[in-house]
Amino acid sequence: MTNSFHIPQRKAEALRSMHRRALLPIVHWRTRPMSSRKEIVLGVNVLASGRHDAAWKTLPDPRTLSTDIDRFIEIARVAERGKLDALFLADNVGALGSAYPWDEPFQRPWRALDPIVLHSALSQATRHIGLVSTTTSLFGHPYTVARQIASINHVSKGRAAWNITTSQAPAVLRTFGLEQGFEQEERYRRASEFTEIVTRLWDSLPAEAVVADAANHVFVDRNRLRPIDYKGEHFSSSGVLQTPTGAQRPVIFQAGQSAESKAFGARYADALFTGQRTLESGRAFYTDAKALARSFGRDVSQFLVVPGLFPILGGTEAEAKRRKKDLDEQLDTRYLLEVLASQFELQPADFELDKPLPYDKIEAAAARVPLAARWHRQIVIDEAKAQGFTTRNVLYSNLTGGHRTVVGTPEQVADDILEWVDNGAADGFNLNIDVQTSGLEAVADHLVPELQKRGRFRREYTGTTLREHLGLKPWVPPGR
Ligand SMILES: Cc1cc2nc3c(=O)[nH]c(=O)nc-3n(C[C@H](O)[C@H](O)[C@H](O)COP(=O)(O)O)c2cc1C
Repeated sequence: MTNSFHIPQRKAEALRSMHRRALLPIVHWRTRPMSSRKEIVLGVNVLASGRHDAAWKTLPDPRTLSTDIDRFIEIARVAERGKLDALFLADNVGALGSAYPWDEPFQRPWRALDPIVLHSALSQATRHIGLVSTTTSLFGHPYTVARQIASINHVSKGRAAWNITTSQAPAVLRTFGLEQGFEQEERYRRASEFTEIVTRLWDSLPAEAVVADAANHVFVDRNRLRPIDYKGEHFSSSGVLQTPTGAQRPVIFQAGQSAESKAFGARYADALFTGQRTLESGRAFYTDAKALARSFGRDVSQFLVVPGLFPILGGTEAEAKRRKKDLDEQLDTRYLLEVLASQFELQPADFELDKPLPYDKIEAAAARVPLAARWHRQIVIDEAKAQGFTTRNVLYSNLTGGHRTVVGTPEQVADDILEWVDNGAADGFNLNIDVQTSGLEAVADHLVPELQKRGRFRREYTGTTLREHLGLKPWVPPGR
């Protein structure tokens, strides 16, 4: 395949050495007084090269990164050194069958490995950190997911979580042999049935049913099983999961943005992974999500909201800005414009780089934007308007790539994080790392200590399960 990102060898070398020289050492740390406020949640959204789309251009031998287990182990160990709550593996099913040339695998190391298989390996290379695996709740059969997640929960000794997604991008649908997706309400009804089956199956083989009673020749006591008998419109299942739940049920994350997604997550999830980019929208989402959880009779302290965040760190603000600029210079403006145009169902020619977004054309094309992509479209519009961005500003502010970017010193990024947490917009963040592993090292060795100094992040893991790291109460199975 022709690679529009080809960078001459000399430039690549120069970049690598820039990385070694200027990006890696982070200096000039300052201290701040400690606070006694509550501890926050910090996960890391794992991508082999890093979140910045040009990260791979600064790394040696990027071709094999997507499948390099040693690389993932290295990342996991740095994250654990930083005492982070969890490694988060997103997924992008069918991406190589996408018709869009700008889809992830065509422009950067992509999510090639199955999250559950990869986490199984990582569970043996780490001891504490949580392992969040993303799988769909729309396709396949819930029994398979229930078993896989319950299995990895055993293999990792209680560190597993299932991140529920409801993505139905065209490539995903084609992969699963479907011509078209589900309307929003039906989509979440389907996801609810899927989740009901998974969670009921998790409770179907309680630990106490495994009696191993040699005198009476009984291993599993049938009378203590809780077989399910679920008949839904989309999914059905009867019987018992062959994997016991063990001491603790896996944690449930859910990733989404819409009102339906929020209601679904407030019902089923322990934590929501979201993508708000302004404090105001973050607060609105947080308040709504917690109110919904309360309306389902839940204790909202047991229900977390964790937006994504993309910090770019430097020892000084100027250093952080330079780090971003050096990386941004390796991006392809044409490509970014194609991505942006596609998000609005427009053509690159509809945009002028140094003018505001073409809001009239964007509005006229609104109905053509697929349902599942509308939340992101709205985020781009809202932020571009609020910040007075030109098209070029939008392209280089990671708006096309998703999560909110903060560029600065650990102290500034810590301020930003705590501003959100203390203003009721987040319980913590899922961090996107610009370049692996230097960006994650900056988090572990400088951002985390800054948060620790303020009394807002653990100094050591105090529990062994992900549930404990997140401050979630032990799961009590029904009937106990
Ligand atoms: C923060 C965030 C992370 C997501 N991660 C994934 C992912 O890893 N894989 C996936 O297929 N979909 C992912 N999604 C897509 C959602 O599951 C869902 O399809 C999308 O948000 C559109 O649905 P909604 O409008 O109801 O929120 C993510 C969404 C959000 C907001």
